[in-house]
Amino acid sequence: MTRGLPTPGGRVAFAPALMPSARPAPLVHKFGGAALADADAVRHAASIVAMLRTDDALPTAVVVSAMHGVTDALLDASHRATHGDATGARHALDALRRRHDEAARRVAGDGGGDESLSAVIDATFGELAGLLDGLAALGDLPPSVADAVLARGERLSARLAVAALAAIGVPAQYVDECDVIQTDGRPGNAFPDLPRTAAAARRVLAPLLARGTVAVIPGFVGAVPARTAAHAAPSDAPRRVAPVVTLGRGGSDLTATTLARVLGARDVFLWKDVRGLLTADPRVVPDARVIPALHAREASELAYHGAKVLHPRALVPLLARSAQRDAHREAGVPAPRARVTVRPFADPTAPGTTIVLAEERRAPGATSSPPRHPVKAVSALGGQALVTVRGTGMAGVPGIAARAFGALERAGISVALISQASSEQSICIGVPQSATAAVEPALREAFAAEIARGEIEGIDVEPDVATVAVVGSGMAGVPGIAARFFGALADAQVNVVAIAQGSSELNISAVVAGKDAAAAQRAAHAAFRLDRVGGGAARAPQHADVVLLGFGKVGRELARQITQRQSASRADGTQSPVSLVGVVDSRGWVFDAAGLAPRRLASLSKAKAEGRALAELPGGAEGAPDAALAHIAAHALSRPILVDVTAGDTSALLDAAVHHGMDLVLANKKPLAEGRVTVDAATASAAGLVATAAARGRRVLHEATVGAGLPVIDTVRKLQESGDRILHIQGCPSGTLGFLFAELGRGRAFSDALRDAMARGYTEPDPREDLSGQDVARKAVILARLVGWKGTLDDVAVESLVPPALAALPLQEFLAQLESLDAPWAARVAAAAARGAVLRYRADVSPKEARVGIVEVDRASPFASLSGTDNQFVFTTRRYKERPLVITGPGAGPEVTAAGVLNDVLALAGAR
Ligand SMILES: NC(=O)C1=CN([C@@H]2O[C@H](COP(=O)(O)OP(=O)(O)OC[C@H]3O[C@@H](n4cnc5c(N)ncnc54)[C@H](O)[C@@H]3O)[C@@H](O)[C@H]2O)C=CC1
Ligand SMILES: N[C@@H](CC=O)C(=O)O
Repeated sequence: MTRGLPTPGGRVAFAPALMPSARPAPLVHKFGGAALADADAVRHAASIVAMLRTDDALPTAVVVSAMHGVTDALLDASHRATHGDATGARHALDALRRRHDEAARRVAGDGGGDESLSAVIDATFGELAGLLDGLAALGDLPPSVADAVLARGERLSARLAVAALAAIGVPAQYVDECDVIQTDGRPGNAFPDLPRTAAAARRVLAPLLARGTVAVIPGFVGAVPARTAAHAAPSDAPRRVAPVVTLGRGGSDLTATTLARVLGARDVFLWKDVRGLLTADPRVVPDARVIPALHAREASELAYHGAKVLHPRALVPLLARSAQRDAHREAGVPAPRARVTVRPFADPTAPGTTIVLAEERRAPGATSSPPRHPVKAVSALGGQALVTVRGTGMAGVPGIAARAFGALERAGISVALISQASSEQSICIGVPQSATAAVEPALREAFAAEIARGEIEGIDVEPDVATVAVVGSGMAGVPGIAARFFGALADAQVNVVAIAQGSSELNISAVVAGKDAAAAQRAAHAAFRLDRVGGGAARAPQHADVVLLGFGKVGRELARQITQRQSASRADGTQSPVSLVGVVDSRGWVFDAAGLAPRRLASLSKAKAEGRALAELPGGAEGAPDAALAHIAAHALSRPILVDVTAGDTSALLDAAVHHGMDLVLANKKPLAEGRVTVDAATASAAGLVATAAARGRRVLHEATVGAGLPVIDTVRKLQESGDRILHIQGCPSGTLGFLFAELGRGRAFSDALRDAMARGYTEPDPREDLSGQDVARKAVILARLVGWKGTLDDVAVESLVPPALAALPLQEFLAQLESLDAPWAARVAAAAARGAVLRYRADVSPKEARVGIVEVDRASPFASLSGTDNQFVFTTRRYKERPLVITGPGAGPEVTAAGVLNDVLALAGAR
């Protein structure tokens, strides 16, 4: 039902477009889920609509997806209900409800809550609860019911968009998608019926747009034709199943292009979390560039080949062939004339990618020079299996291929690629990896007779392959493209398992092992010089977006220093190279893609220092750090950097961050010194994380892990880059132990000195990490590996200051017993003093060894003069042999540590 829409009394003169000719042609905007991640994003979307409406006269329709993650969450809740997990389903619905309530509260802005919006949310979640109860009773999830559940996600976000537009004074009205988008009724994968949709749009949308109201329509969903509606839901399906169908995942693009077609729109803007269609997946190919313009056939090809930016069928309504065009014209569907632009939601003024709909016409016989970029993009479809039906008895037998595909169709398996040698002795078929178990029995059954007669010798399934494709309409008729592609793969040592090329010469596909897919994409991208697409200008945007994993002492100090750096830039009139967009603790996160404002950060820091969790604070979301990362990564961030200022083994999170395309900066030593040992013992753990990142074109910097803000790792690198060889590093790398021994030397009690070190933020969260020598051992491992040592943390002999009886106590109990250590340590310090020495905790590393422990050093030694948290590192190298190179300075405490981290962040922001 369209609520509050007047029914037009008569027919409006729409031909050829649906809008009266005196008015400008409409605009259609489509906002995807990632662009509607939270209330801030919805408000941003509304501001884009307002900005491009330019004046109140420009008719505008807005199509929205469900908020990010909502479709998956609804699907998950449905599966839970179906499988009898009523509690899980209810929790999932409750979480969604809270998310929508919170968004509704915030999009309404200063005007406070919107009662009608709350009522809609109430009613929707009531309907959803009813649908899930029905599913629980049914124990099955019919596609038509799944569609009815999923439709609610888009409807809710459309309501939010209407509220956000209203809040900034743009007249907007919700339009139920079923009142406009008429479909062929296929559950889960319906396609719009253009003539019927055009008629509905004339009736419902045109009057609304004509009077300057923005129509907001849920995407992805459409109405079931009346004749099928009666059969849409099984008779025993839950009551209240509305006869709706979905257009396939990502189908909101298709809703937008359909509306553009039937409204005779001038422009369709598809607002995405990427900067446009790119020459490759930037998470795999860091040099990927925005393609300024490409033809619709190329864009569709890319969509089919795994570039998930565009729905594969999104351009079909705008590419109607001439026969269809005539039929549509008769049915009152205007000829396609819209321009489709994929634009970055985060940067609405950026041009994005224009998809050209007009056919390229080459004059017959024209001998134009080959295009500059015959290949425009490289794409990869992973998670595939390659099935080969082979046999000498297949040659010349008609119908073999038809039967193979028929068998796959009956088994519901979609075919991604086909390749057959002209000898007809084998057919290779690419299918989704998930279909591997079903595909072989299906084919064996279909060819049982041929197999029995020996005409078909085998059906082989090769799992874990990927199809890597080069795409470009300029390849047609240009010799040497295939040679370049396959030459590049050979140079990159990538084996090609199968090849396919359509006669349109729009793409060449190579099937490669899944593990080789990234190398293959990078090689092809380089071979076709795709980094030059769009003029090849460096794509580096103005700044890097920083996310803090951990918001403890160092994290909060870093936030303060970043804010300070931003004010310095403002004062200079320059743009800050970094913004802090998110902070994450172990229970939740606070995120704003536009950057967390200094005031907000200050109040988050204060509350966090008082012991409150981020999830409890305004704008905070609850969830584990991996959920936080996934949420944050779904936004269009600029050169994102994840800073690990936790003190745990975060290896899995860092891996995920690298996969999300983030660079890393670490103050946390554990993932470097421990995290990878089991994964990559042969090459040593530090190499594991850095190498994983490097394989994806990402960088890892970790200066603060040794010496906090001191340039220790930087010095190692500079010495090595200039051709020097480090023979030995001897150092006191613990601020805590340096402070402790210096204070003990002055006669202070052990317990008192340690409590002071904790209060000043020198120690690890549990000071026994320092006292046990483990923290120094980690630093030794990190340093030693940089100079070529191949060992692991277990190979480092460590001397502990903690008696075994206190080592396993809970922290508070250990702290309560600190005084018991005063007398033994006073005695040990006095004994050393009697020998003219002082105690220090020292690390010795070289390419051959790493050891750490307590030493007595002569009062005259430079190590003896260290005070406070001073660290000292003495480098003996081939060049600095007689007089070693020495670095000394404070090596612990939030301020110097955060400064070391900030330097790394700035280096990444400027150097990528
Ligand atoms: N304090 C110092 O002088 C220096 C510290 N570091 C390193 O910096 C790191 C942070 O130290 P502090 O800030 O002093 O510790 P802290 O204990 O004050 O802060 C760590 C924060 O990380 C959070 N956290 C823990 N696991 C998490 C996870 N998986 N995801 C998200 N958040 C998580 C904790 O809730 C806590 O808020 C440590 O790894 C430490 O070794 C390095 C050099 C010097
Ligand atoms: N706890 C550490 C902090 C720096 O890594 C130290 O005391 O050195």
